[in-house]
Amino acid sequence: MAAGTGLFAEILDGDVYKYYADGEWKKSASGKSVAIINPTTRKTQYKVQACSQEEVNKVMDLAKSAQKLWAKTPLWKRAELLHKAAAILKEHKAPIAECLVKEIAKPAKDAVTEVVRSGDLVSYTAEEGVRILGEGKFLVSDSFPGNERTKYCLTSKIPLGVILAIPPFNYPVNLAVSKIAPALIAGNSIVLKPPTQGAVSALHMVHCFHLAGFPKGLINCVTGKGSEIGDFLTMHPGVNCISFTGGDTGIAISKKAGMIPLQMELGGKDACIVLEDADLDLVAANIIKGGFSYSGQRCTAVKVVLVMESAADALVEKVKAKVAKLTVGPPEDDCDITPVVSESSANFIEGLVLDAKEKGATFCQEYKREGNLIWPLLLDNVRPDMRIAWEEPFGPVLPVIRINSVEEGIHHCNASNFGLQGCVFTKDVNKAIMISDAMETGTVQINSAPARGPDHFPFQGIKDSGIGSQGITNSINMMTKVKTTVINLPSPSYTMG
Ligand SMILES: NC(=O)C1=CN([C@@H]2O[C@H](COP(=O)(O)OP(=O)(O)OC[C@H]3O[C@@H](n4cnc5c(N)ncnc54)[C@H](OP(=O)(O)O)[C@@H]3O)[C@@H](O)[C@H]2O)C=CC1
Ligand SMILES: O=C(O)[C@H](O)COP(=O)(O)O
Repeated sequence: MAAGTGLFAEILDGDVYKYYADGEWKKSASGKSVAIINPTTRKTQYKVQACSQEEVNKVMDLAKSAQKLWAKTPLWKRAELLHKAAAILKEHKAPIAECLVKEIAKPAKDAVTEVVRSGDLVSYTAEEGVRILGEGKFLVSDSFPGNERTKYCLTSKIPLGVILAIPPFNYPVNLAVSKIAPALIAGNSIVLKPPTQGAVSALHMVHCFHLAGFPKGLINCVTGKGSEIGDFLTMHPGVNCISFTGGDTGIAISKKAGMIPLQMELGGKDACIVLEDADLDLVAANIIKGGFSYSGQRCTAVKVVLVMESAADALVEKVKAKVAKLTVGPPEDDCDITPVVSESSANFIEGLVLDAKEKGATFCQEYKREGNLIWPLLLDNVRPDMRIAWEEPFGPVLPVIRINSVEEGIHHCNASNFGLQGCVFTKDVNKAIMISDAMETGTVQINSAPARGPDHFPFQGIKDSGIGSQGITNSINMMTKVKTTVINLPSPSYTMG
């Protein structure tokens, strides 16, 4: 079954995909649509509705009333529907993966993996939610000095209300369900604003939730350019929480949003610190996986290598040899390196490369670009005065900085405005733990490349990399607030007294 056909035919109207509200697929009254450019062909691949502000207002009202009913739905029923959606998602992985290939040039194999991983995330969330939301806390007053046991305190986790979920282009399905599933199991409703490039993948995913039979109005998906409809959404009074993943757009949103909980997973400049005793074959393999998977378009990609001078020549040679074996071409052929998501992204990456060239970096390969396709490039002898030492290319270009001490590596890592993940390679685990303690990042991987997965691990950025902690359990908890009920007794009650 291809995208927009069979079960998915109802989400398409002519050549424009509909938006989803009140349990139905709708055409926007705006009469406008947004073109989605295929990064490989650089031609329009799909079109989605440009929803109007009136339609957003309507969706917010629908989401609010649906949430009130959903909060009264037993946990086991919420979980049952999530398991159904997960199964449908995995059953239809092929058409959804096809959209990922066409919209964001994700290699075909990785596209299928993203959909299956998303189904697994939804199911795991259902199970985890039933457990952690099925228990609260019971406190007694006499544990605090001066009190008798005359007060029983019952605390529980209750939903926030309407969650506005805004995922980025690079995981438009996985980073959407990583917000949707925790929100739903916790009793919230969802308004999803998918990335423009990735929107059709997201709409197909939403249809799987629709087919699972969730109540009308509980899940809604409005499409349109973030630059046009984004502010109206994030500042909407009907929103009770924003869960955002993306670039520094998130910082701007955090300045505009009202008094509501924010979950922000933003950019990263994940540093890879390599000590002289590291297993260089292991390091080289992880630099390739970490630095060049999905053409470096991952927030957790290795974005700067900080290698001890004594090991640098040998490491660079090993990485060069592996770069030479990377396949470059269209996502349909499962190439390792595929076109980056847009011309503007490719131009940004090129700007960093030219800056590095002008300032004297060593080019381990010739710089080569054809349209949005940029060949993998390792830059050696990068110095801190070069932009690429600090900025996030979000592309297949990786800088190597040679260091003469561990402290120098840690300093560079901590001098970044980002603080998402980092990694350190050494055989000395005690030293690795000390370095991890010193690195100002949300996560440090020891002897492996940075990664968000597996999806139940806590995942958080600090500084300009984000607010709050995600990963299934933490995401569920972040989508709740505490409710306390205190029972006041006429006289102290010491059971078993
Ligand atoms: N920390 C993490 O887990 C991740 C971080 N990232 C970071 O995101 C960047 C690349 O992803 P990208 O999608 O381009 O990031 P963007 O920040 O450009 O977009 C992220 C989302 O925000 C939407 N958006 C854009 N403008 C607004 C606005 N004013 N109000 C509300 N929403 C808006 C976008 O919609 P539209 O597409 O219509 O513009 C998209 O859905 C990189 O910096 C990368 O590091 C990416 C993935 C994960
Ligand atoms: O934001 C991203 O790019 C993803 O969170 C990366 O996820 P991964 O490390 O599991 O690929």
